Amino acid sequence: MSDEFDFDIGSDDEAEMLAASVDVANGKRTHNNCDGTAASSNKRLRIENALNSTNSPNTVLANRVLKERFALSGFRLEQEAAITRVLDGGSAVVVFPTGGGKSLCYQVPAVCFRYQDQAAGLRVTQSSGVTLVISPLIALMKDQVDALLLRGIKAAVLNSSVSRDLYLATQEDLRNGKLDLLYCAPERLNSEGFIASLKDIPGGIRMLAVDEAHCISEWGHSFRPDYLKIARFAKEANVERVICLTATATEKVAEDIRNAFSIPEEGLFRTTMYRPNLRLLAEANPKGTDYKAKLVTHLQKYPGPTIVYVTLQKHTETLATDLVKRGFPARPYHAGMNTDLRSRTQDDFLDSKDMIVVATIAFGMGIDKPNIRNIVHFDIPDSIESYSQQIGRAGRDGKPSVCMFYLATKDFHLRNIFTYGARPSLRSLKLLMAELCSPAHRKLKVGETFTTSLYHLAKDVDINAIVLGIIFAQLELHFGLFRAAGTVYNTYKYATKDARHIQNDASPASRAIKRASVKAAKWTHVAVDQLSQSSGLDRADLVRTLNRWNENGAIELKCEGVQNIFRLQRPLPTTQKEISGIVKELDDSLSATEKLNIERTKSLIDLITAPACFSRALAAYFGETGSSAPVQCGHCTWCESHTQVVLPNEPPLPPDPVKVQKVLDAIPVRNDARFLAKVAFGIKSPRGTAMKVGASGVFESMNVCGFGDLLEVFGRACGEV
Ligand SMILES: Nc1ncnc2c1ncn2[C@@H]1O[C@H](COP(=O)(O)OP(=O)(O)OP(=O)(O)O)[C@@H](O)[C@H]1O
Repeated sequence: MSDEFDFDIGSDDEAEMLAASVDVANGKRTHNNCDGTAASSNKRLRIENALNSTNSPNTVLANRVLKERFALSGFRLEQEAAITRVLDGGSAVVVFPTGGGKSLCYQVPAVCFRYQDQAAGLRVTQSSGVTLVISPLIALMKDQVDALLLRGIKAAVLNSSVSRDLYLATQEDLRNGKLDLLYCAPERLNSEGFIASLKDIPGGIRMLAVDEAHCISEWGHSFRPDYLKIARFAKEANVERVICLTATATEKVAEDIRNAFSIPEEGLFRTTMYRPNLRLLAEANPKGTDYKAKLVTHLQKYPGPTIVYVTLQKHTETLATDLVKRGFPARPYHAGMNTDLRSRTQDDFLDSKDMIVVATIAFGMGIDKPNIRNIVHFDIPDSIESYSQQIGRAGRDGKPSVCMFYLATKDFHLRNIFTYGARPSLRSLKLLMAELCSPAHRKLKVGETFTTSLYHLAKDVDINAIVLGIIFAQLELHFGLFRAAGTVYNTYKYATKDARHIQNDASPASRAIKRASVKAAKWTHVAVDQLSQSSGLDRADLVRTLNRWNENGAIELKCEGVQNIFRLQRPLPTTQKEISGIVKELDDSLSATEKLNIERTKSLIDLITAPACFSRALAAYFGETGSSAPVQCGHCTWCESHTQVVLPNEPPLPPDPVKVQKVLDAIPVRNDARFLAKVAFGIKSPRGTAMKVGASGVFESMNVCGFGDLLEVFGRACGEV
């Protein structure tokens, strides 16, 4: 088995590389692909490059830091090349599979900068700057910071879960140039205060590391608009270099990442996605199949730590209960469970040799368990990227592992519900623009701010909160209307711990707070915005006073009712024509996203049902068509049986006029066909919740129909078509 393909076995230290290169030069085949073909010329080139780069002082430094600070004996092939590039001052994109060792690619340079500066004698002590790591995974950031601190590397995290004391201590460390790495979530770049605090770091931002960098691309499967703002931030903050990391990037996505940060092609470091120890299986489940019986047989045949992926949170619970009844040590996991239970489940799984976790996609990110033997897709994942990320969690120890994919038409249908459900109706977009361009907002001058609660706005205009975030980012980045400036809390409440301290504070802000405080059972409430208006005192003064009491231990402070602040970048549109133009552009782009997402799931089905090796098709999807890609893996369903898996042909039924009429009788809405179609199809929305459509008896009554057909019949009823 080739060590190039098995990213979890052994690190390619100098001696190993030397031996390999000698064998290559002698024409010996030391590293074979699974189909027996010789090591590629690409690989030889990389080995030569790696050998050349071992001479560079930055490579030597990186290896020293790896050994002395991380206690590891050597880099895996592309790690060293990527690290050397960033230490030489270049930017890089790193595409390694899950568990491939991406974190070291920014952690090692972050530690090296100080040594580089000492050797060059160019910077004074404590002015080596910081490596800023942007990651969307809050839990993971904390784990990484804890691990770095254990190694004596100065790292910290700034996110919403950090206590005020820790926040202040971190800010102080930053100002004093004591931190090597600072982790934060992308949303933090929306805070003007945070960005201002980065300006005070002695030595500036030496490197910006962007984890899960595929989120930057609209072609990626999990586009996050806040990621687009990272590139703007990198320019504005003059970061010295950027390293973007991801486990899943097609060629197009990698190109988007490179373009966003102006990284040349030679800055791309990619290792193969192919995992020869994974046996990729798929089976169709036509209507009437006893799914659970099939799963039980499969789990009996392939024991060991297992993740069973399902789409709906409620199914994690029901399926886990069923499996327990049949004697399996199964547990559910989803984002709706409380944090303690989730951590316990994850910890138990990490220690277990036989546990089965029935989970939604919430499970798995950052789980570094080497011996996961099975991944089962009980429902259909949303894209090839998600599928490949999830199967990538199996067999990190290099031992044979099985990935089973059950294919059922009804799951395909269920998957599409999420896509259709995310797209807002035209009515919602119009409501949103009317709200944003209200007379009060239109009075604002460029540079002034307005405040809104995105949480409440999502409900008022009937748009899913995530999609509303995407729309706001578009209004900011594409239309240039405003810029996110931060968040404030509307309601503060405190529990008194030292009444004398508060009594002795005679400042005007303190007196005003005491006058306006409303005491309930445990908490005393202060409506800061109202108090600022009625007293004429600066809001910031009031908040500062509360924070000071909190820091001095006089109170325990809690903040609620988060409001988002936006700073106007240009006058808001005033004419109906301008507003309609924006609504149309937004609708067009949301429609294109909807189409893309439907196609994404379809591409996965096409891959699994094609007469071709699954592993080869996966590699090709991620742009690996060269000699490093597998020809035939020899152990996927296609290679083993040469029989195509077929998605059962169970087409949607046409809308039944009697049921259509029942929906119209129960729901008096005639201004939004998309809303009626969502009710009939069984898609929840804020408007539906407010109208209690769940209790109407017609919710989900037409879930066997095509969503497009429903849009058409309800469009006619609403006079939209
Ligand atoms: N050169 C190396 N030698 C030995 N172990 C390594 C090396 N590089 C990384 N590792 C180990 O491999 C494991 C996975 O690394 P890491 O978490 O950085 O992967 P990743 O690519 O970020 O994965 P994910 O996509 O799951 O976040 C870690 O336990 C890490 O310590």
